[in-house]
Amino acid sequence: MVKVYVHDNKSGIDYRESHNSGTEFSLDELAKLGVIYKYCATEADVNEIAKERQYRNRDVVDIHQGSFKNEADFNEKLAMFYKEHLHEDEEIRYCLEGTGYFDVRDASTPENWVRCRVEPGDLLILPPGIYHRFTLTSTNHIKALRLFKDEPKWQAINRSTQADALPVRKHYVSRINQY
Ligand SMILES: CSCCC(=O)/C(O)=C/O
Ligand SMILES: [Fe+2]
Repeated sequence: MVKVYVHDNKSGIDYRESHNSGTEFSLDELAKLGVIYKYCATEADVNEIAKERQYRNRDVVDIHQGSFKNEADFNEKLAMFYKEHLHEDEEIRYCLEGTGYFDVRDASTPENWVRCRVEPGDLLILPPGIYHRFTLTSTNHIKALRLFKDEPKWQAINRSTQADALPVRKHYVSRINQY
């Protein structure tokens, strides 16, 4: 079951450590950021969500050091996922094996990250336009299903003033401010 809390914002410690500030964050608060959590005991539950939301495609990513040519490529991939970014599409991820951290920006205290630690059975839906990042935990392994409406693609837009001005970002911010 997912564990959600405010990140301690401490740099200088490996980002795969837990960084738990001790402040919990509820699933209702998470929903106010537009992030939906579901526990799916089986892939049949995931299939239901995919059907409801009209997702026709998926792939599996298995992220651990052995799935890369060398340590440098592994570290480069982790650094890429950990860069604060948004997507123009919704991001749906379902944890099959291992563990990972999805950090999302808290709209009311924008300097804060809300850390979601996922484990097998956890499914997260991140809305388009939310700033977020991803990392492994210190076990260094996750196998996850990624759902796509159409062809599998991963297009991240890193945080910048240009990204702030995108319609998808503005739409997200105005939606969140309505709560
Ligand atoms: C565990 S899925 C890999 C990370 C990813 O797809 C993503 O978009 C992170 O933000
Ligand atoms: Fe992402």
